[in-house]
Amino acid sequence: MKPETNYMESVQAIKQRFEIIGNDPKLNRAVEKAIQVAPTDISVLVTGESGVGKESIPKIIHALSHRKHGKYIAVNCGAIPEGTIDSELFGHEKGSFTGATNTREGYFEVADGGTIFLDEVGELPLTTQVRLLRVLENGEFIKVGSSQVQKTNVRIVAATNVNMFDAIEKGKFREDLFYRLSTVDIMLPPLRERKDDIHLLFRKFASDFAHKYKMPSIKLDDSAVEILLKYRWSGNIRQLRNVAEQISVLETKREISSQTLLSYLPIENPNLPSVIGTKKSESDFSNEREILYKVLFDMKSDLNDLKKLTMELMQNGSSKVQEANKGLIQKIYGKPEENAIFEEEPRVEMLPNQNNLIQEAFEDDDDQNYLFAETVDEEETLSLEAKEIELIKKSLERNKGKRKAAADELGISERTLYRKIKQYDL
Ligand SMILES: Nc1ncnc2c1ncn2[C@@H]1O[C@H](COP(=O)(O)OP(=O)(O)OP(=O)(O)O)[C@@H](O)[C@H]1O
Repeated sequence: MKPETNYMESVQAIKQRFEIIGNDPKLNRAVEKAIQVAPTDISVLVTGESGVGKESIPKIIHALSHRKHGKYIAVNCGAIPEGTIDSELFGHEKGSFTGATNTREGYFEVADGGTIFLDEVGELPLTTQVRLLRVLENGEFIKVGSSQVQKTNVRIVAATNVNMFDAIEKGKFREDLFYRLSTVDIMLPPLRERKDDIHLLFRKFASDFAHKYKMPSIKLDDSAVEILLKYRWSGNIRQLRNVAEQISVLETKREISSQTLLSYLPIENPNLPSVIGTKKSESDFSNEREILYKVLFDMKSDLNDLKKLTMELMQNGSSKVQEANKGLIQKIYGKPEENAIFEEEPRVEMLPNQNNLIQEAFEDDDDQNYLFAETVDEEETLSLEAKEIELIKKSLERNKGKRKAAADELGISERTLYRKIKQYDL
């Protein structure tokens, strides 16, 4: 048997063992590299956008290494507050700061003989980077508040979804540490570059959720599959999984049309029709897709109108505003006799993932061009921010302050949630 056949066999077996779905050549290469470096103690840096599945790589490396009986600790560097990260990683002495009532072992002490996965390593403060460099160079560290040097034998696998060269350029990350961490670089491609895997992953998630929620599996019709493949998936596999779960739970019909799928995909480009308009002659969009974009644009503009109306209602009291906005109310809600305005939720309210409203985009036919939402007027940005803050607050409340659970519920990474908490001072 040829050696490459052997490799492919082990790649397939490892993917099965770690429940990694997909057959993209770049994904296979990443898994293959993980298998190759596992028996060594080489430091590995896993790179790729948020949600591409970076967490599987350090697990593979640990499980196939001589450290497999030692501890494996995954640390999300972006989710730990700057003030406590040194203590978490390296431990502290009793009385070294207010609240340090006992001596505590840090992860580097606990994981002696094992592997530490440093996720979002680019988020480490510079002072922590100095300590980490020392561990990498000679296995030495000092607890916070101590002067005693301790030794540890830990393999480090790090991951990042930020461009480390930018971080180095901006003085946020030490160049020497970067090179120590990235002896081998394992890159995971974004989902939109794994076209053949998108539907496969969706089907797997649909079947998992059907099993979990004890209902028949959802199935996309052809037009929905087309949308699935065209979408940009900025949140990658995490976002795809989230969408599959929401549709599985919320839709009563099991055959999913493109319209239904689209209602679960964040659309937030106020300029969408004009961009599409300019691309129309170059692209091979079918009539159906153009109609769908039109529907989406109409929904978006209805949403904007609704926001304005709601704002006025809140500011001026309802009867005056209803009178003054008869036309608009009719446009959004239909004729008065056809419905009861305030009895029914407007359809746009049902759009999921409103927290991601600004950044998502659809992929254009040209692989390199995506239709980004770059210009959003200030009023809209502010109201989106308010919505985002409200969603985050509610989710944190619901999950009793547990960030991981809240991040999962919101369909964002813990690190992103942590950033937003900091950004909005929540
Ligand atoms: N190939 C895959 N097959 C099945 N599920 C996958 C695959 N890749 C990722 N997932 C799932 O997608 C989700 C996100 O993966 P993961 O947390 O590893 O992403 P990440 O790249 O580490 O993201 P972040 O940078 O935000 O931490 C997880 O639920 C994971 O199980």
